[in-house]
Amino acid sequence: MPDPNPVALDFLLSRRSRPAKTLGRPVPDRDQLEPILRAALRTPDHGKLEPWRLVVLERAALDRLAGLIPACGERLSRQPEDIAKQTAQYADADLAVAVIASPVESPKIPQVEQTLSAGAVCLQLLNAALAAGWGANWLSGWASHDADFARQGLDLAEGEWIAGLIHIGTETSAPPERPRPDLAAKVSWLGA
Ligand SMILES: Cc1cc2nc3c(=O)[nH]c(=O)nc-3n(C[C@H](O)[C@H](O)[C@H](O)COP(=O)(O)O)c2cc1C
Repeated sequence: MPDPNPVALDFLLSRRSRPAKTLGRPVPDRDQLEPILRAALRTPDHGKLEPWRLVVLERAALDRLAGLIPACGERLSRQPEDIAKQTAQYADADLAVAVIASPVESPKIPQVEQTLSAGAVCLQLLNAALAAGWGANWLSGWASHDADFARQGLDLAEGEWIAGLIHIGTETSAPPERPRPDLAAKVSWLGA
């Protein structure tokens, strides 16, 4: 017999992100963040390789990263308004957790499965933060995909990359719900 958890199911059926630019203070302190981080790491991981890790970005670190964006943007020939927008993602944030994909050499587990597991950590972290009552948003941005920015800013090792930045804080205004996928259009049933 199934053993339902209607509260958890209802959460999953109604969960939604809160745009990072609407998040403010307070942000979770270390004690409040710990169960959220613990939940994030409790993620499916084929082969128990743990091909990911988390870096908590506090205010001063976010400022330091914001300071790296202009040079990164110029190197990548980004437009000034694009650079300003990307800088603000870091400069205006109070707390974000970087999910770092740390691929492991494995004869058995393909890299794509390790990548999927890193994405699962991002969603688990996002959902845990939302379930704990915080506003949260999964962001990337062009800087996060730049290997030099990631190495310089977060001291990533060779082969590591930023899978996502989960911004966490207090919701200051409720965003409108966005349209959700049509079940009938997205699901097919194979009976045989
Ligand atoms: C891998 C990934 C990267 C994303 N990066 C950005 C981003 O850089 N900027 C942005 O506005 N939204 C970005 N989004 C979308 C936001 O997370 C968006 O708020 C989210 O899709 C809303 O979904 P939800 O309400 O179901 O949580 C990204 C989503 C994913 C999955």
